[in-house]
Amino acid sequence: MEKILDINQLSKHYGPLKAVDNVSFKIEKGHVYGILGPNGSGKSTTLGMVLNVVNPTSGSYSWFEGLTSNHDALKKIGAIIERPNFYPSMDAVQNLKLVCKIKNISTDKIEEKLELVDLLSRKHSPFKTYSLGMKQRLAIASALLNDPEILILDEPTNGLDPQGIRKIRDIIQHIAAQGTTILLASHLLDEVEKVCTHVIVLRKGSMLYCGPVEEMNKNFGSILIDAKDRTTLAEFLKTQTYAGSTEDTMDGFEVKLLSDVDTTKINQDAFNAGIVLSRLMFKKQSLEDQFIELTNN
Ligand SMILES: Nc1ncnc2c1ncn2[C@@H]1O[C@H](COP(=O)(O)OP(=O)(O)OP(=O)(O)O)[C@@H](O)[C@H]1O
Repeated sequence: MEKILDINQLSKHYGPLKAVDNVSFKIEKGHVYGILGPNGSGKSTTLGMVLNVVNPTSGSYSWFEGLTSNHDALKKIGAIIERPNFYPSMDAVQNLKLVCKIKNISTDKIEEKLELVDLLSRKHSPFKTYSLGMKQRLAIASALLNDPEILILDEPTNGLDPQGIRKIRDIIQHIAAQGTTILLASHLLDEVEKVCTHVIVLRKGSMLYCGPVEEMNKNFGSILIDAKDRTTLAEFLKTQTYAGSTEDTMDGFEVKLLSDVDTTKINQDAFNAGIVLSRLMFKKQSLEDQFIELTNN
């Protein structure tokens, strides 16, 4: 698989504050990556470093398997890391023409990109008349003008209403479906879950998880199990290979599962061991629970 970005033990420290600490991950072509973390976890700083606007304290990164210098690589990247900023009295086409001039690229793709972000019908309206969502969509069109290999977005739906959020998400998915690799930073689990194929979870600058979104969700869940005689039940659970860490709660033992289980079989096995269960409930841990668990521990 073609590598787009390789980040190796990258750190950014501001005095004693470790904004990003020893983060390593790879971005491969054709996937949608989310850097997920609460506010202040180091998402923007990570993007800033790979976009050459923040100097790393240590570590390294290389774009496109090191075949191009980091400076030249920037020409193959489309990035939106600030609030969209265009000339207020100029319309979309005029603004994008100016972007093409500054970047020294052809104006051929302006109409196509405006259509992609659903702004064709408003292409002659001045930028100052645009809603926040339209401004963000124009920024996406602008970042795509040179057909970049990768599109980088920092909190793309921040401040938008639900409709605006939906529209941006649809556009991101559409761009990804056309083969463009995407890296987005977000503090919204729901956004990453809906849009991304891979996720990098950051907390206080450290990386907690990196891998496919569905594997983050790969968790066998837990069971809540109870019986009148809790001592015998505890002994029974110790002999069961599916039983992981066990928490003694008011409602019974909450047992993390280490493998898939069949609750009917648990009930039968407990009965055979002389235990009559008063409660047996299977609980699947949601991605949200796992994210909170990951970022809280
Ligand atoms: N120039 C700076 N000087 C000092 N500290 C900084 C600087 N830039 C960022 N930080 C700190 O580094 C940490 C990480 O910030 P960063 O903006 O990367 O987080 P983030 O995950 O993008 O959060 P948010 O979503 O709130 O922007 C924060 O504690 C922030 O205050």
